[in-house]
Amino acid sequence: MLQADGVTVRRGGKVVIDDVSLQLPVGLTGLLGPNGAGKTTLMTVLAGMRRPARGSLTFDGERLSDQPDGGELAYFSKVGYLPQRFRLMGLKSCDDNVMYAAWARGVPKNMLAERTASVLAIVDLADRTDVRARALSGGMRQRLGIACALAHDPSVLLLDEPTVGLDPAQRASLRALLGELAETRTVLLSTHILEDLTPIAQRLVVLDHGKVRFAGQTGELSPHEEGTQGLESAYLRLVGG
Ligand SMILES: Nc1ncnc2c1ncn2[C@@H]1O[C@H](COP(=O)(O)OP(=O)(O)OP(=O)(O)O)[C@@H](O)[C@H]1O
Repeated sequence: MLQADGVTVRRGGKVVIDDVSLQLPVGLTGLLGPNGAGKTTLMTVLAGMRRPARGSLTFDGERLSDQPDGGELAYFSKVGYLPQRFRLMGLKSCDDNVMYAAWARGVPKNMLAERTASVLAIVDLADRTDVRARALSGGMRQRLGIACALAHDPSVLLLDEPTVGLDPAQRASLRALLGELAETRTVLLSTHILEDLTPIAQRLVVLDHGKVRFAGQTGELSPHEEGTQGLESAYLRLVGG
């Protein structure tokens, strides 16, 4: 379980995350909010990459800020983060990209090859190990990005708009993969595409102007209307759309 308590972040002199408290248990949570709501900023805090001005993160009962070094280094071995715009080593193979990501997150040398093979199998790229990253299609590139974020077998996986630019079949296959990954992990998926969430997200967080407007079970947001349309009207009512 990942927990944020009273997290506040300022950017450019402005409060962009305002006293956010959240609990993210194992399972898939969707993160929704209008442009500029603070989703990416919140993700970078949850990824241990940005220290909040106020508030704290607690992972499995341990508060990061209680650790002498701020706790981020130990936490990096538990969290995987795929930013909205991520860079791969285009001239390197899929294998090399994942192996490097695993090494950077502390996987021991003698386990790198095994871990890389198993992660490429999870994202269905086992037959592309020697292909250069720049030769992949958009959907495969997203899957390789997820493989890199998963390389060290993290308990928390944070994905910032991973379905942007994918065709419907690729989005469906990515949804299925994320649903499976969330069976044993905390997965937080930021998206503007509600239909990416309705089939797989057990929980939703709606952020607006840096504040949490809703956090709870998906069905609680639109108890009287089912499916993506019900969710969309409930979401728009909440954020004033
Ligand atoms: N480098 C920066 N300096 C100052 N303010 C910034 C910076 N980057 C983002 N912001 C501001 O922080 C707020 C939150 O931005 P953030 O990118 O986290 O929102 P978001 O919900 O991820 O948006 P989107 O859906 O458009 O990706 C916005 O008001 C934005 O203008």
